[in-house]
Parts: sequence; C-alpha cells; structure tokens
Amino acid sequence: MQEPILKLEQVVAGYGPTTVLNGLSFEMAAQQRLAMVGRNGVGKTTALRTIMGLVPLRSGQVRFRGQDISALAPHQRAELGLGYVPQTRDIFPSLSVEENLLAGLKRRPRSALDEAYALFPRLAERRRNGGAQLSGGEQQMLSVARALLGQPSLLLLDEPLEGLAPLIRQELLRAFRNLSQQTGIAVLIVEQQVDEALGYAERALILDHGAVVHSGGAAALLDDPLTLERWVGMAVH
Ligand SMILES: Nc1ncnc2c1ncn2[C@@H]1O[C@H](COP(=O)(O)OP(=O)(O)OP(=O)(O)O)[C@@H](O)[C@H]1O
Repeated sequence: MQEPILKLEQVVAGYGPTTVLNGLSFEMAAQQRLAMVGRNGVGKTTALRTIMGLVPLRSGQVRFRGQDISALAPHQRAELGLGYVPQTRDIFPSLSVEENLLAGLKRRPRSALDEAYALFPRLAERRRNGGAQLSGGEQQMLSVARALLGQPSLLLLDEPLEGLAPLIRQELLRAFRNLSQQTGIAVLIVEQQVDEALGYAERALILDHGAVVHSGGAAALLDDPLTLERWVGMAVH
C-alpha cells in the first residue's frame, strides 16, 4: 500500500491541565478527502491545530508523508506541504483581496494568483475590494485561496461552511471538488454540516472524547442514522 500522507499515532494533547486528545490515531491516503465529525467540544479543532503544530503534543506522533513532524514548528510544517484554514477565516480585513493573496504568495510568481481566481471567480470580480467588505462566503474563499497559494499537498479545513447560506455552501463545496479533481490535493475537513461534509468526502472519522470511535466510508456513514445519532447527535436530512 502507498504510504499514508498523514498518520497520527496515539496523539495526546490539550491545554494546561485539560487533556483534549486522548490517544488519537488515524491515517489518510494521499489525495483523499476525509471528513472529521463529532459533537461540539470533542476535539476536532484541537486535532487540526495539533497536526499543524499550534497545540503541543504531550505524547504520540504525527507523521506527514512518512516523516515524523512532531517536533517541527508550524511554519516548517507549512513548508513541507501542510495547509491550514482556521475557523476564524484568516484574512487581513484592511487589505484588498489581491493584497491578501499576494501576502500568501511566498516565493511564487504573481501569475499564481490566476489559479486562485480560476478556482473562485468571485474573488477575481472583487479583487480590489477590501477584506472587510467581503461577505462571509467570500472571506472563506479568500482564506482557502490564500492557503492554496502555498501549494500544500494536504489542506486542513476547519468548519469552512460555518455560518454560510446554503447556496454559498454549495458554491464552496463545488470549488473544493474541482480542487480535488484538478490538483489531487488531500483534504481533511472538520464540519458541523455533517450531511454536506459526508457528501463531499470519501472517508469519514467520528471523534468522541478526543479519540476515533468510528471510521469508514463517508457514503456508508451518511446512510447510517443510528451511528450518526449516537455519536454526532444529529439526524442528517
Ligand atoms: N485555548 C483553549 N484553552 C483551553 N481549553 C480549550 C482551548 N481551546 C479549546 N479548549 C477546550 O478543548 C475542548 C475541545 O475543543 P475543540 O475546539 O477542539 O472541539 P471541537 O470538537 O472542535 O468543538 P467545536 O465543534 O465546538 O468547535 C473543549 O472542551 C474546549 O473548551
């Protein structure tokens, strides 16, 4: 079997006296779309932040393309090919769309911006608008586009659909699908919009108390209301 792009082994992490991840172990294949779901507070955001190196590991290991990255700083992980879009939509509100994208360019030529505009045509239309003038959905697009300019091979998305209207959610998911097809980038998506995330992903994990309690095909989970009800506490439509 091909080496997993990401592998967590018995990861323990938390904040101060609180342990949030209690032996979290899972792996994902290159080019895979994996959804991570679970009730509020089970540790999904903490898992992404730990993979990125923003929450320190207490024990266990994080491997990226076979390399143990547990001791690396976040920027070193980004350089290796990890992209992270936090829940907070990491954009500069006082800069224009184009300036925000330029800030994410690093050593790439300016023409790389065309990739971002091809993926999100709305951003091209609003390239001179200030970040603060964008709608929630446009801010999310900008945040994702900026992360992509770093050419990650694995993109971590923390609740990208949160607070967005259904039509905009569909537009974003369409862009994520195009992205997967065109670039083969692997995507780990954390989402409360469980039905939409499972519709997008190939595989799914359910977390509870900072560990995996279910792992399998996303379509199969979408068809399994008992498991969803038990661990996610919500019926999908
Ligand atoms: N900076 C922090 N300091 C202390 N505790 C924190 C911090 N961030 C999160 N926590 C706690 O860690 C636990 C897990 O939070 P986390 O955000 O990882 O869960 P989540 O599954 O992503 O939940 P949600 O869906 O609500 O975002 C929660 O009990 C939360 O209160």
